[in-house]
Amino acid sequence: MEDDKTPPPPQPQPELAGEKRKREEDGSPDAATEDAPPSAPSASGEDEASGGITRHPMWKTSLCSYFRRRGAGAEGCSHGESCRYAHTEEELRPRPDGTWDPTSDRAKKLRKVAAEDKEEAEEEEGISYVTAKKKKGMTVGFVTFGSVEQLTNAVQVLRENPSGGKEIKIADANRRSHQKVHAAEGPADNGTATENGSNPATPAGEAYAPEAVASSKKSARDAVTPLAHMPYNDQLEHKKHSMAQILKRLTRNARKACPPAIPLPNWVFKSKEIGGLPCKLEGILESPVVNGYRNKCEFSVGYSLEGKKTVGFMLGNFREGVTAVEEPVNCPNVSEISCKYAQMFQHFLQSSSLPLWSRVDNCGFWRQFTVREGRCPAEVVSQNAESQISEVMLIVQVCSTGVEEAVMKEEFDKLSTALIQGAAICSPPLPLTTIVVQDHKGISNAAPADCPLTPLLVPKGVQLEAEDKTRIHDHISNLKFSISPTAFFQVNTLAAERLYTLAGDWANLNSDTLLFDVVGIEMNESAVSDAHRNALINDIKNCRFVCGKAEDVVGSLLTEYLGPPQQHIAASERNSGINDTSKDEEIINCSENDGENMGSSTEKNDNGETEQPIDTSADLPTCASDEEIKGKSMDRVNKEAGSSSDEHNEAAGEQNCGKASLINDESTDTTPADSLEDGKTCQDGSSIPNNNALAAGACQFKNVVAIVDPPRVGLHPTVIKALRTHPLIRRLVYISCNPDSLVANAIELCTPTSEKQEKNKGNRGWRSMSAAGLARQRTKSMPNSEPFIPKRAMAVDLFPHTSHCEMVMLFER
Ligand SMILES: C[S@@+](CC[C@H](N)C(=O)[O-])C[C@H]1O[C@@H](n2cnc3c(N)ncnc32)[C@H](O)[C@@H]1O
Repeated sequence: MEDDKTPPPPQPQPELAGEKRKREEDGSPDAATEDAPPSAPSASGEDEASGGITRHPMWKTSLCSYFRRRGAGAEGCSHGESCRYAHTEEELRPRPDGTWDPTSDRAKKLRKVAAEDKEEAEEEEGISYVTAKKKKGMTVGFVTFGSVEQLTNAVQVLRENPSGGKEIKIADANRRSHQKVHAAEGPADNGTATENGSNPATPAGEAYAPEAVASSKKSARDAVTPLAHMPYNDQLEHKKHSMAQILKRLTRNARKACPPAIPLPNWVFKSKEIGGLPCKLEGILESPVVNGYRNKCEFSVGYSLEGKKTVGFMLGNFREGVTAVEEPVNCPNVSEISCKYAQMFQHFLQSSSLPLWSRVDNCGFWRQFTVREGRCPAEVVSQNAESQISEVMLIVQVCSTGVEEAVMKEEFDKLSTALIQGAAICSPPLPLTTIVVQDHKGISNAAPADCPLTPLLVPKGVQLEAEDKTRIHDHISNLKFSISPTAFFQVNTLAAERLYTLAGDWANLNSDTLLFDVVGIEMNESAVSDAHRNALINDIKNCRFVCGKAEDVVGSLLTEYLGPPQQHIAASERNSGINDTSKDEEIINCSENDGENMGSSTEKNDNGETEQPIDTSADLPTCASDEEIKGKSMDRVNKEAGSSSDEHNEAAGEQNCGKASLINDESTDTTPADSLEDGKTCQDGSSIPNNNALAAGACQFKNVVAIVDPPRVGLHPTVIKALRTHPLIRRLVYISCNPDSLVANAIELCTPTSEKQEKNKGNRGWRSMSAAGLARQRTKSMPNSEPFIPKRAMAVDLFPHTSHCEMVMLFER
């Protein structure tokens, strides 16, 4: 693309001008007559040689700088009438080449006319646009179009008539970086079927994203399921290999972060025997169903490369400037049912009077279309997962700003008719349980959990409470789950069953343990209310759900159930013969031993690892950013001796109940943290004391197991610290949808700490640090506490055909 700005011609140089004036005043003809055009008219109509003086060819062809500065005249110019520069616009003469001083009104007017002519000419050629920008020296320019038509025409014309014979490459432009993309939805947390989860962007109204001309991916299939070209076994191998590579970072970083005076943990030494892994990676559990497995697809609404209103997946990342949306054709992770509903909605949009949402301009009406499916209990797992889909919830996200109530109602009526009829005429008819409208007026695509929801279609025949009108049901193992529109539910139900069974097994709910209580922490209110309902449906009575941010409540809950960490430290000190010394003194004692001999304040635990006294006095690491402070969901399982193996199953089931119902999109991190409220506490009266008594009696439980299943950002530093510094938590099962954050958290959990912590530096410089680097830094201020030991890891493929993978890891101490 050519630069459309004419570079300003060189301005008269004062020194040079002065010099020439001198020569003119000297009457030296040589210089003044050089290259004089034969017939250049004078501004005044005088002859060039009037008065016997030959004028300079540039005589009065530039405005005097005094005139330019003051605008009105050139009063300050000492040369007066004899000045070779024009003192008024009228006095100005054209240059020998016929052009005018570019700063003059005349030149400006001429430029304007030329631009209009150019625009007209381009329009005649078929190209019109709103703005065209190109930076000097860059081979790339940016063109903004006012409408879909303008864009498509321009592309066509440029392709058919290359500029000056040169082909112009047309590609997506990058958007402004501050325009936040729809929370890059981790596959586990959001259920979008896109790889990156970004959402559509189109200009206001019917206008079309100017940059949506090309994209990084060729098709929705490539964008959403980049591994689909590989046989499933190869995909599993590929994922297992990358999980192993990520796990090795834990060993490397723990080695690096281990304080020089402290011996490296055994597991770091032993890692050499297993290729640098921190523990055995036991394999990868495959998904029982490989195709059409997603029970939730968030379809983007936008324009295709051809400019058609489309419901499907974006071809790339909005941050990278890609906004084109393509139909979910051949995306093997999407069910036929979801595809059909997407098509129906797309068909409806073609004739809708309301515009698509533009993420560029943050306006428009139709924003997103989500299909959630519920399955009936499966006797046998069949590869035809579709046959088990018995309930469907459709969520239409809109932005009602500026749209009249009556217009909206009319559109919604038409839409529900289209969807109901569309479902009915399919063969076999598609299940359709509820249609919900979510009115989201915010800029970000991630709607907050409290966005108003209006049911358009409710299940027939039963008298339902308001909140029951917008639910579907699914099953994991022998448990039934009621799912509300915004609540998280693992998107691959059958693989989730394997995941949670594994987590339950690793929590070691064996014959000498009794699962007596499950506490679930979840910040999303509707997920907590689902959890209560699910406990009720499944007749589970020994669980408690706490609504709040884990980082805000985990400390007090641990104290409530287990007593404060200090109490146990003091007890272990008494047992090991330490007198009533202050923590500081202990630290000094330890440092006096200089790590060689930890003396009486340390002891070997069951695993032969050195236990160290805990100093909880250090400041908590502060949060690096909002991203950083997104916390986690935590289920705690306490155990005591004496259960049967049936109890294990029940225990695993209870975790599932707690976990799968304690669910929501991670984007809900704006929920007020102070909304801590205890859920219903159901105690099994005969064997379980009330909560207060539990706290008092907690010390008798030697093994306390924590199960964590955080969102993609991983655990909040406060939660990591609480888990690490409470000596009664002996086992930690970490379920992760993002192995990178798992490894970062594991560095903090497993790296030995020095007796004396560094003062927390508030994560200075965190922006430029890797997650592992930041974790290493945080270990320096971790209170002196017994580190966890990585024991086993297993990958679980919940997302066939994509590069995402879940991982379960067991830590003990
Ligand atoms: C990966 S999901 C796991 C949910 C549940 N364990 C399950 O399997 O269904 C992560 C959950 O953490 C919740 N969450 C995110 N940040 C949180 C925080 N700071 N405190 C408590 N819960 C949080 C989200 O709402 C989401 O439900």
